[in-house]
Amino acid sequence: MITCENLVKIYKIDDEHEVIALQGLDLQVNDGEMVGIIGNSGSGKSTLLNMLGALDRPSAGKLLVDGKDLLRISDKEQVIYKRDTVGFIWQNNARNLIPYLTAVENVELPMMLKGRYKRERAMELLEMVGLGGKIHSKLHMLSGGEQQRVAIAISLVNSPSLLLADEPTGSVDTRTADIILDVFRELNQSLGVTIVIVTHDMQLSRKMDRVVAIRDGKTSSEIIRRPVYKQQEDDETHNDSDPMEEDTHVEYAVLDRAGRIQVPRDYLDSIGIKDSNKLQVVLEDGRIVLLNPEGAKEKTDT
Ligand SMILES: Nc1ncnc2c1ncn2[C@@H]1O[C@H](COP(=O)(O)OP(=O)(O)OP(=O)(O)O)[C@@H](O)[C@H]1O
Repeated sequence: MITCENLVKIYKIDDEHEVIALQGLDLQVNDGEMVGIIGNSGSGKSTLLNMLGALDRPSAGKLLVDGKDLLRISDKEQVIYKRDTVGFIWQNNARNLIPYLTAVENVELPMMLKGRYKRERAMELLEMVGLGGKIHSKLHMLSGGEQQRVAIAISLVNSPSLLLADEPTGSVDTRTADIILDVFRELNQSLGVTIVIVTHDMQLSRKMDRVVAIRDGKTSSEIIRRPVYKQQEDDETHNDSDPMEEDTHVEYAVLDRAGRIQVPRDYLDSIGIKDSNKLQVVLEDGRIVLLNPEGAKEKTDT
């Protein structure tokens, strides 16, 4: 579904300043996958989502989504892509909804604007997100989580093959966040829609099969759920503890096409690499070992 290779996005601030938000990012997402994107503030998560949604154009690299080349696509094709291929969910989606209309009227509104209005379809979408019992409730009577589910129903109006969600649980409590993630998971399984969710909340990664971590505009690691825990998740027998403590997922460093990896800062700190930019790389019994050249030198001297 998504192939990003060496993707670069540079924002020009003025004649002298620019920000490199994506610095050669690689990412592969298969059809029907539900993938989380995590990373610190400023790491490039939203920029990546904007590129995937064709809200902005990448500066260089390769970006294919659903067979479309988003670097070369014409303006007209871009409009069609945004309308038919992707659905968006933002953190504060409810702000774009109309409080004095009912849930179903809110879903009908974008359909009317597109001239494809059908009440049954709006009701069906609300049922899909678990709001079948509240279709005639006025929006302002619904909780934040329920309003977010109306927004998810709206994102499905054009039957997109890709859903992009930027911090969709950012303004709700943990329990509601869990329910919203379950809605995404159900849509992913029942419709086969590919979902990419940006979050800074590691807890939510428990709900994903794969989480990609971005650091400084590059993919740094991937966290993949162990198959045994996937079964538990499906059986809903999981609890709410920290996914990493529970050891439900394994973290892999990502190797780019030039053989580069990002070594976590705390690993470097633990072997005393501070301001130095050098590591000794040793092949030892089929393992690649990274050593502090200072420590390694002392070892060989003694
Ligand atoms: N339109 C823009 N113009 C200039 N710089 C931008 C623009 N959008 C993002 N940036 C810069 O690009 C970098 C990546 O920003 P981005 O919003 O993608 O990060 P993020 O990981 O989503 O952060 P957060 O979690 O805080 O939302 C940051 O340094 C940011 O300041």
